[in-house]
Amino acid sequence: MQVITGTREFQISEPTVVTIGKFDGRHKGHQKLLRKMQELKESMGLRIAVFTFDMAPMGVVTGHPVTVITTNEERRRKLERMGVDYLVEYPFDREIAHMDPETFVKKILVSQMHAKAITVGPDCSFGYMGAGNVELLRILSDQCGFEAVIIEKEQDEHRDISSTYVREELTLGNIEKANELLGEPYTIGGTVVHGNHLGGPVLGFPTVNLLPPPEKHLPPFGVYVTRILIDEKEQTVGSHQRVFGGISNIGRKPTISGDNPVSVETYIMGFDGDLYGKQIEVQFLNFERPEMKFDSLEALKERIGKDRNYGEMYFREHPEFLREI
Ligand SMILES: Cc1cc2nc3c(=O)[nH]c(=O)nc-3n(C[C@H](O)[C@H](O)[C@H](O)COP(=O)(O)O)c2cc1C
Ligand SMILES: Nc1ncnc2c1ncn2[C@@H]1O[C@H](COP(=O)(O)OP(=O)(O)OP(=O)(O)O)[C@@H](O)[C@H]1O
Repeated sequence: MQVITGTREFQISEPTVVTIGKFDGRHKGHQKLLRKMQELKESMGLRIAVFTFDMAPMGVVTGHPVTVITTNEERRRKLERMGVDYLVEYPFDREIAHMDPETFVKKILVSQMHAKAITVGPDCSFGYMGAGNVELLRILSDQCGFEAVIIEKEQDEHRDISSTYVREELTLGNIEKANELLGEPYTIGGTVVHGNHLGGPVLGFPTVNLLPPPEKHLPPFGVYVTRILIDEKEQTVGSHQRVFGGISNIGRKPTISGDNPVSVETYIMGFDGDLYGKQIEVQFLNFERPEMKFDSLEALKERIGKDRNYGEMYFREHPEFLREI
């Protein structure tokens, strides 16, 4: 996948099927849309191109903080895995926010992205004040020589699946529901960093620490059963991911004094090795309990022992989560 980022000046030379949107989380609705694009890729001989905005600066421009299910980097990985050939992360600024919808389609989608088909959901909006809609796309499709392909929205219990819906369920702590809407587990990925080095030596539970970026939309602080994917580069057969069961705490570790940053601390079951500086993904499967302030490290240690038992029981009941993927 070619990522075109941080620039307005680009040109895709191959003819494409294009879609537009935020694709935060790459939920089941997005997956349906991307599958349709794969069909069009094959039947019309096109490449798949996604137009989206660089998410991080959106909060700066709109003036209120925006949290996301997937960071730019996580979204890239997920779109690449679904066969996207070109990903345009267009800089979000006043100029693009004020562009009229017709100019947006003609200049960016048709000229720069070489769109021969444009695939969107029926509520898609684009251009200044979101004034562009599927009606305009249909009109422009004749003038500009592209096919407008509108797909029905994927629903869950009579509600359209959307990133907003997923974020709501995450905020409520309904991790299983969020995962159902996402079509895969909610994930926090990142590079393993050093913590206070209390986990192994003092508590008897070595942990790996991730620091989610401030824009990452988090479920409530607490302890979750997780599945950990560890990138393994193999010299001859490319890279693959090892799968482990785990038990993770999201929060600020109130038992440990000091102004601790929000972290994701994971005890990986059956893993013994050094992961500092390595890329891992922590996938959230089940909520166990809220994060608590304990009177002593001894009490915390005892509780983490119970958390581990809870995790082990969960994986005995759901062995499918430990299969290699
Ligand atoms: C399964 C699990 C549950 C945890 N629960 C809590 C908790 O309820 N309260 C808390 O203050 N810290 C909790 N922690 C975080 C520990 O305080 C932290 O892992 C420990 O201090 C080691 O941190 P370090 O890696 O920075 O040394 C939990 C950690 C794990 C792995
Ligand atoms: N449930 C769905 N089924 C099919 N297509 C969808 C679905 N949800 C969104 N899409 C389409 O995917 C594209 C990207 O949508 P986008 O990510 O911008 O919005 P969203 O998922 O509806 O989230 P939000 O809550 O932010 O509006 C759009 O064309 C949209 O119509």
